[in-house]
Amino acid sequence: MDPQIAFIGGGNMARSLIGGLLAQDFDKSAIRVSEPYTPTREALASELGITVLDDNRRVAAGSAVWLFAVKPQVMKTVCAELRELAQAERPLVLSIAAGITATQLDSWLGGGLPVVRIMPNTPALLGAGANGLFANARVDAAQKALAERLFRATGLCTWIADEALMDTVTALSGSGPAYVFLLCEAMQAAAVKQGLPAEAARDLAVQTFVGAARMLAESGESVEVLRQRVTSPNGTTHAAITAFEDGGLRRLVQTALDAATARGIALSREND
Ligand SMILES: NC(=O)C1=CN([C@@H]2O[C@H](COP(=O)(O)OP(=O)(O)OC[C@H]3O[C@@H](n4cnc5c(N)ncnc54)[C@H](O)[C@@H]3O)[C@@H](O)[C@H]2O)C=CC1
Ligand SMILES: O=C(O)[C@@H]1CCC=N1
Repeated sequence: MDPQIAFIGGGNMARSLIGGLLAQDFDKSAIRVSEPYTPTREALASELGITVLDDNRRVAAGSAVWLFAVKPQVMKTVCAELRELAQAERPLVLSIAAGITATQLDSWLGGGLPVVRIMPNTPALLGAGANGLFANARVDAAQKALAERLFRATGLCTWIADEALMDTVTALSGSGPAYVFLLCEAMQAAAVKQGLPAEAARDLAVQTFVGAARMLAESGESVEVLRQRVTSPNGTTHAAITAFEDGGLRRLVQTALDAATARGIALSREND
């Protein structure tokens, strides 16, 4: 039998995670969601056929697993509302909020609880997600296995031993899809500027990302070797790669990931 899971917050990521669970034949009646925004609540209930209420306490009560999928900015208030119930029921606490630490969650919920912090990403919607997971010392082997089972329904799971690195995971794979979309956007725009029709630019750019990603995942070759194979001596790719390198792409990527990591740390401080 599947454990009862309470989703606190039914926004984009909760929807992707629930979609993944349902695709794996997880029992619908074991999932309940608390969501205050009426259109989101009604859409979730009608499209996924699950119970969605506007009451965090009612949804959480009696659930073995509480999965917090609200924004970091509201997490402390939401935890305060559930503190008494958390101490009475001692659920397994899961959170996908960027920046908010397991120690913060545990203390806001009254202390002494098993907490798993997970950083998913939006490809979870297609079962192609990447999840970094960190467990605090209260989480036992069975709870770890349960957390992993739930998130495996949405994609790959990697355990992170040092919680400080969860902000790096957020900067890499949590935010990462947006970097890929940005590069795709910029490549399309450049091709259109050279005269390619927008539809052809989109089709060719998108398939280039799909094909390249499949090669990364399936070829067994390193990313460097795959890049070198495209790059003929003194050819067109060499000209473009030289422009990227001379323009400081690697330095820029480091700066971008450093900024995302710093923002994760700041989210923790600002919302304490
Ligand atoms: N969007 C992304 O790519 C990723 C987001 N995350 C994290 O996931 C969390 C949720 O993000 P999204 O789903 O993108 O945001 P979202 O805004 O789509 O979802 C949050 C939901 O929480 C609901 N909510 C607001 N106040 C509430 C309350 N007091 N009680 C219960 N529910 C409440 C909102 O109505 C909304 O539907 C965030 O903490 C974010 O850091 C993590 C990884 C990736
Ligand atoms: O931008 C954010 O803060 C969230 C966390 C990772 C992806 N989206």
